[in-house]
Amino acid sequence: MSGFSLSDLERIVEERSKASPEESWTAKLVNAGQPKAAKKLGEEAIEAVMAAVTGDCDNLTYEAADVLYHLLVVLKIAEIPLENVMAELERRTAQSGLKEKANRQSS
Ligand SMILES: N=c1c2ncn([C@@H]3O[C@H](COP(=O)(O)OP(=O)(O)OP(=O)(O)O)[C@@H](O)[C@H]3O)c2ncn1[C@@H]1O[C@H](COP(=O)(O)O)[C@@H](O)[C@H]1O
Repeated sequence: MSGFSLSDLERIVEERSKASPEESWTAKLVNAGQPKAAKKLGEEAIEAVMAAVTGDCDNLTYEAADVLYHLLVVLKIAEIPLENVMAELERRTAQSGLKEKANRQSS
């Protein structure tokens, strides 16, 4: 199993965001701004959806990596630490997704 984590990738994104846009895709996206970075995230998400729907597991693995990386770039631009997203996910472990949806719909 890989010991590489999303936190490791978040650190790389932070570091590379300060590099020259000529040398770094991360820096290029960060410099281009959120509309461009978010659009790229959307494109990668659609590619992942297509791989999932067609049952192309190798491609889904590849596209999922693209999605996670581009999501971290979008979070970096929005100045949202991955830790905040993980805290939200941890908060959600307190109840099932179906119960949460039912509670929202009855309020
Ligand atoms: N994980 C990634 C990563 N995933 C995808 N990409 C880049 O995202 C870009 C996506 O652009 P495209 O849509 O044109 O690529 P594509 O989807 O393969 O192309 P199509 O098939 O859609 O045409 C490509 O340049 C990929 O190389 C990434 N670029 C960087 N990283 C990480 O960030 C680090 C720093 O990278 P730089 O910032 O480029 O130094 C790297 O060492 C990696 O750890």
